Amino acid sequence: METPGVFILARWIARLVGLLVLLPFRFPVAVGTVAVSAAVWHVFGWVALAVVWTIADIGLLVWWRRWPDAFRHCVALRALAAWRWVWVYWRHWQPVLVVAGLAESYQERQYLPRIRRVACSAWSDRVRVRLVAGTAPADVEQRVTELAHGFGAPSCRVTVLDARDVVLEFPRFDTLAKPIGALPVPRHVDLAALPVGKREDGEVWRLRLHGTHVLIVGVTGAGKGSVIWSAIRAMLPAIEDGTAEVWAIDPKRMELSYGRALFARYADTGETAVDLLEAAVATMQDRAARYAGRQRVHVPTVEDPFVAVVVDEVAFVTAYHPDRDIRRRAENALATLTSQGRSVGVSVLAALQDPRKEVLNLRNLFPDKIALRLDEASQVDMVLGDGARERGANAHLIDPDLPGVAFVRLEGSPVPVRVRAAFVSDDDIDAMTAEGVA
Ligand SMILES: Nc1ncnc2c1ncn2[C@@H]1O[C@H](COP(=O)(O)OP(=O)(O)OP(=O)(O)O)[C@@H](O)[C@H]1O
Repeated sequence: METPGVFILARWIARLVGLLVLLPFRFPVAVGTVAVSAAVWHVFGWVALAVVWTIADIGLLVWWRRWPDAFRHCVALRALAAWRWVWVYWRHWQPVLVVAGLAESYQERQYLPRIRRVACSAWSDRVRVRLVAGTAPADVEQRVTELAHGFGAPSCRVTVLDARDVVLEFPRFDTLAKPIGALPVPRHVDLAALPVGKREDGEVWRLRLHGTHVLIVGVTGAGKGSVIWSAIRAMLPAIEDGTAEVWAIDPKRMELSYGRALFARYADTGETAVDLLEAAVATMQDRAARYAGRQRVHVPTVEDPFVAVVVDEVAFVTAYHPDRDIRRRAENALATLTSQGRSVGVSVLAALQDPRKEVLNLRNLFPDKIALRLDEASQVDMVLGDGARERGANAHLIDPDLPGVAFVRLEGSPVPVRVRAAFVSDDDIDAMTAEGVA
């Protein structure tokens, strides 16, 4: 049965009235400005309106020059948000969501998630969305690539606020497109928050090393070396004063040999690597025996320094080495270190190219993982845990021209964050070695 035209017309009129009633609540400043301008023009004429606008513009100009941050926060970003709400999201909402498969139908009516708010930060748009009853946030998480393409953004990330409210975050441009030079060496070393790069939101990316173990995964050329070197650089003052030590395993003899003078121990063959790992286990067990019943947390001192066991290409000793005995001993030592070393100040920072289980059985013993550029989509969840790719951690799509870009999970949040490691050049390492040795 066809719906009579009069009902369709009535529905459109009702929607228009609803929109007009809601408009002042959604865009109070814009509606207020138009209303006041219309009132001034109506009562005093256009000359008065021009004077009011000129005064307002001068006021805004002074505000912008005098308090640029406040102006940006209160005026510029809000105006941008209103513009993008209407021009980007509201205009394309229906076609993009229908094509992405997020529109639901019931009794021949189409139901779409509703935009509740759009807010802009300096680098991204945050679109708060109310989902259609009966759908789940996971449905949106599975369509992040389509949504990003649909709204012309480089990526899309989903934050779930509650069962029916989600925030879609669309970056407007890539804040990590330019390489980041080596960060300044911190004066006071916080081993639980070493500055190693930049986050997509402009904040410093800090890496916890004390009290955890970190696995860096990425294809060759993805920039694993820059994460390792940035972490070592951030520890430099502690290495100098003897409260931290780096024990390095460098099977490729390329990455770490350059800064050899900074390391308390160094190994570059299968045999010496296993000796080093077993020595770390012995240190760990000695501390555990001494601390038993007396102290539960390790505090780095010159007597008991924090030991960072840095392994470049850990699969060399656990999977690729031709000697079975070396592989077995290395795996045992790594398993012991990663399962017991945290509380006694022995941490492992390991790099790995291939995250498949057969290559490294110990993957899950590393509480913190960093996903640089990966080969396959299926590897993302292997590294960052289930659901990471659905939440937008497309590490397999990282541009090969952006080495050092990675996805990580920060403490206390399941949402993966895009980061870029600072690049520590050979000259920087030379300077560090000179300082460290001095
Ligand atoms: N954070 C970074 N920022 C900018 N450029 C970088 C960064 N990291 C690495 N690069 C560039 O990419 C190149 C390859 O990086 P690197 O050797 O660290 O990769 P890798 O993942 O360690 O590779 P492999 O597994 O082959 O050792 C470097 O020579 C450097 O030019």
